Amino acid sequence: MSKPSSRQPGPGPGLIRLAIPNKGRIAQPINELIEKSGLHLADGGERRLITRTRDPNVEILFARPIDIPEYVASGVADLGITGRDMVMERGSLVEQVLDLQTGRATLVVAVPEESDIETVADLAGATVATEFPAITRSFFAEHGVAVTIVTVGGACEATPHLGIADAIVDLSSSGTTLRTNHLRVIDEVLTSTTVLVANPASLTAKREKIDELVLALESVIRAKGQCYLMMNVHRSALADVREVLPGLSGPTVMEVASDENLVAVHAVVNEERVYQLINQLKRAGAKDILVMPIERIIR
Ligand SMILES: Nc1ncnc2c1ncn2[C@@H]1O[C@H](COP(=O)(O)OP(=O)(O)OP(=O)(O)O)[C@@H](O)[C@H]1O
Ligand SMILES: O=P(O)(O)OC[C@H]1O[C@H](OP(=O)(O)OP(=O)(O)O)[C@H](O)[C@@H]1O
Ligand SMILES: [Mg+2]
Repeated sequence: MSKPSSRQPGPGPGLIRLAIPNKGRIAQPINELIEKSGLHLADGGERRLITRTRDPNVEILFARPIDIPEYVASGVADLGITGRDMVMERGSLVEQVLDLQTGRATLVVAVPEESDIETVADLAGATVATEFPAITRSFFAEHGVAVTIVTVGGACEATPHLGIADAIVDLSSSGTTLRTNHLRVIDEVLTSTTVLVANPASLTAKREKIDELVLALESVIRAKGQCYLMMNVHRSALADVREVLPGLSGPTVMEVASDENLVAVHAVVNEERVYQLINQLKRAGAKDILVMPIERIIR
C-alpha cells in the first residue's frame, strides 16, 4: 500500500488521526498513556474502528500494530503508535517523533540449547524461522551469511523442535519463553520500544497540532516513575533535609503560616528512592511526610 485508497480517505487538514493498536500486549499501556495525557477516548474506545477524543481535532484509529507503519506512511493516519520493530519490518517511510520507552523487547537469534552452533556465521546454509522476515533477511545479509528464512505467524520458539528450523529470530523480554523451549541466544538483532511515528507531510502541514499532542504524551512519560514529596521541617533541620533531597531542580521551601518555626518542603523524586528517602528524611528531622503520585510533568 503506497497511497490512501479513495474509499479510505486520510483525515482533513484540521484533523489529526492517530493510529494505535487494537490488540496485543502494547495496546493496554498505550491506551493508558492516551488517557493520562488527557485526550480521553469517547465511548471508552470500545470496539470502534475510529473513535473521537476529548479534543475535537484529534481522532483515534484502531489497527493491528504491524499495519500501523503503513497506515501512517500512506497518510491514512497522520500519527501512529506501535513497536519500532514493526516500523523496521515494514520499512515504512515515517518519522519517529517520540520514544515512549515502554514495550521493550529484544529481537534475538536463538538455537536449541544442545546445538553446537555458537555464532551467526555457524548458521551458513541453515533454516531460520521468524515473524520478522525483512529484518532477518537484512541482518543475515549484513553478516554475509546465506540462510533460508521461514516466515511464521507466531509460536516461533516451537519450530526448531518440530524440525522446521535450525534457529529462530524472535522477540524476547523476560526470557521465559526461550528458557521454557530450551533455546539459547547467540546474538541480538535489535532492541525495540514503543514509538510515536508521523507521516512526513503531516509533520509539516500539521506541525502545531502535532507538537501539542507530543507535549501531552511527553509530559506523561516524564512523570512515570516520579513522585511528589511534601513534608514539614523545623528551620534548624532544613540544611540536613536539603542534603538528603535531590529534587528536579532542588526542593521548594515555603513558609508555614501557622508555625513560624516550620517550613514546608516539596520535591520531585524517583519512586525507586522513596522507601530509602523517607527514612533518611525522618532521621534528618522531617515530619508529616506525604508521598503523592505525579500524573504529568510539563517543562
Ligand atoms: N515480550 C514481548 N513479546 C513480543 N512482543 C513484545 C514484547 N514486548 C513488547 N512487544 C512489542 O509488542 C508488539 C507486538 O505486537 P503484536 O500485535 O504482535 O502483539 P502480541 O502481544 O505479540 O499479540 P499477538 O502475537 O497475539 O498478535 C511489538 O512491537 C513488540 O516489539
Ligand atoms: O521473553 P518473554 O517474556 O517470554 O516474551 C517473548 C515471547 O512473547 C512473544 O510471544 P507472543 O505472546 O506475542 O505470542 P506469539 O509468539 O504467538 O506472537 C514473543 O514472540 C515471544 O514468544
Ligand atoms: Mg506476538
